[in-house]
Amino acid sequence: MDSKRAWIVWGTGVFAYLIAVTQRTSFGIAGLEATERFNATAAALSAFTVIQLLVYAVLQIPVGVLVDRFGPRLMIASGAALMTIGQIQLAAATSVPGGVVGRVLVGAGDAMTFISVIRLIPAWFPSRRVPVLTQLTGQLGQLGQLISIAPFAVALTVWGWSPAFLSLAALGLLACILSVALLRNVPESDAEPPVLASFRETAGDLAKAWKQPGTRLGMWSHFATQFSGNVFVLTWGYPFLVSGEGLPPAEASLLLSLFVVVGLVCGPWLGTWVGRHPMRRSTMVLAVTSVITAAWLAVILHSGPSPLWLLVVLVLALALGGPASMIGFDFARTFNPSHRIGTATGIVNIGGFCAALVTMYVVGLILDLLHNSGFSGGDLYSLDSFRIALSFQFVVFAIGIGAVISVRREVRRRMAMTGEAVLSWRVVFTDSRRRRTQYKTELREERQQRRSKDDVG
Ligand SMILES: N[C@@H](Cc1c[nH]cn1)C(=O)NCC(=O)O
Repeated sequence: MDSKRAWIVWGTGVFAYLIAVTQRTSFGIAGLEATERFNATAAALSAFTVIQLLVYAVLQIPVGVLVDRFGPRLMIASGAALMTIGQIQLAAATSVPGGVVGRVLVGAGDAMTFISVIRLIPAWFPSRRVPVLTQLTGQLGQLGQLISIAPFAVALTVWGWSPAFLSLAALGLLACILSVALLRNVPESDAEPPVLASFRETAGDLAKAWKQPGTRLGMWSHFATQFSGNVFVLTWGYPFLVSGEGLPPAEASLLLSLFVVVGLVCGPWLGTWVGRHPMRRSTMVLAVTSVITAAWLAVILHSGPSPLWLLVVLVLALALGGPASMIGFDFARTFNPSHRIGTATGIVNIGGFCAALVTMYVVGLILDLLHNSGFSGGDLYSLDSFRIALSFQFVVFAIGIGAVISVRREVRRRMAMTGEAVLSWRVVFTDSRRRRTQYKTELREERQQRRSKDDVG
């Protein structure tokens, strides 16, 4: 545990996830070229992303069950292979159905990656490291978006459609080869002959993971914190900033890149906090969700275009949602036995992606309705239309917050039955002050001992 080998396994897993995020986000960059190549309408184009995410969400539970059964190595390597085939298909496609088949394969391979990588961490590292490494995995993976924004976009302009998508396929192949060569499900010392569960046992495990309120608390936490950032980055953020708020495209792209960077900085901090205050994880989820809701309220209620600083605040708040959503996976891990973590993680991961899918679709629908009714004065992406359409998010925030509070009550009731009480904030603060004082005293004593040794020497 915690050996050089463990770091190699984790690094390979993170690389495979980063490449999966690149494959996931690559099509968003190719919108203009895709319109030309497939001679497609805006609705057909958005179908590419919606179908890809739908496949991703639908496959989460089957993939979670398969990870528990066959282990992460096979799943990560197969996922990378599927994404490679999908991008080759997209590179060759000249019609909308052909392109959609490519994106379906990419969505399926992507679905197999993240929860398998997360499953590797508790097998290879001591539990005190797991929250921070889980956070880091999520955040480092998001760097894959930057590969789409910069080198892939350049390749598309310079080399054209097929070579650019074939280069992504080559990255997928590299991830597949590295996964087969370097990944191991468990350290050799732990390796036990795999016991394959029967279909009945598998179904039983799925039911048990779902019945565990801690799993559902994870799913609703993921639901409440992640969807708004996904909607912003994957679909409506750019048109909202440029057409609605009137930002120059370069500033809008900069804000989208800021989203990735802020997540990267806050992730490890949040992971450490979660490790120190496991009993306050849902409070952090509620706090972050409230901050995102308040930021959207401020932007939507602002009369006329919002000042740049307010949009920066919005992006900072949205960026917090990524690291906070990882708390959902921590719930899955700590409330389920190790042989069921994959299944529980799959359930958690459905939350945010389903909320994002529905919101993306409904926001588009409202924008279309307002346009067709003449409200937007011929401008599909007018600021007033965006204000109304994006307000749908408040319904989703309310559902998420309500569900987290209600399931948390159930979790705490069960914990109380087993004698685990959630300490009051006063006790938590007093205890953390006591531990800080104790730490400082130990540090002072250590320094004094070293000084007196030096004096003797
Ligand atoms: N919570 C995300 C990952 C993340 C971390 N920061 C921003 N996003 C998640 O659910 N990931 C699953 C995946 O497949 O990407």
